[in-house]
Amino acid sequence: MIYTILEIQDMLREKQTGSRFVHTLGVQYTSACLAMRYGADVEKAQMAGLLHDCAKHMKPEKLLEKSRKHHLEVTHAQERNPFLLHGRVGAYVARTRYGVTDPEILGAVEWHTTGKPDMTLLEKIVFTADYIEPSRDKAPNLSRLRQISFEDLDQAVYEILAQTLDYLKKSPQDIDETTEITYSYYKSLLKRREKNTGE
Ligand SMILES: Nc1ncnc2c1ncn2[C@@H]1O[C@H](COP(=O)(O)OP(=O)(O)O)[C@@H](O)[C@H]1O
Repeated sequence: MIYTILEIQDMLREKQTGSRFVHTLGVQYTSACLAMRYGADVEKAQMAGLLHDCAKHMKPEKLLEKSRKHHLEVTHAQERNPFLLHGRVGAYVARTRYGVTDPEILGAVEWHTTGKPDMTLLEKIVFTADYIEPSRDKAPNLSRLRQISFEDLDQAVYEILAQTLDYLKKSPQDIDETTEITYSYYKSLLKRREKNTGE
């Protein structure tokens, strides 16, 4: 790692508005707590949580331009709704600007918005922390979801995906299908698990 967590915090403070920066720190610390609970690397979780929105301040045109320039994949949904690219461009910026080479951290930054099937532990941690961190207050059943996140991470991931898709129902044209695919994946995973353990 070229920079320490404190140094990256200072760099991001310059780029992000007050509430965005509070959210960033919330995701950093919540990722650390989940890492402690599930036995992931706490330092990596903090770094991934801290950097998850490092490209969020970029305008849609800039996200598209950077993606094209650096040959990052752009799906149809992302072309229609370039905000969805902030994870992928974020992973690129984390590598080139903030000197992160660890693929686990980069993956957690890349997939934090849509999730993806069969996420790594760190990816699930940042995906969940983004939704439950202390300054979030819009999602329904947040206190229950926060509790579940510390009891059963796959269940939490599934419920977050379900709530996100339900919220996006009103503007279906904006949905990135990766979230739908991920939702189906975790739904079957939980069903299989239930069958095997009789839970
Ligand atoms: N598959 C999707 N398609 C379109 N929008 C999505 C999708 N998944 C999440 N969103 C929207 O993205 C927003 C959250 O963005 P996210 O990257 O998770 O958080 P942040 O960048 O603020 O930390 C929410 O408004 C949510 O509705």
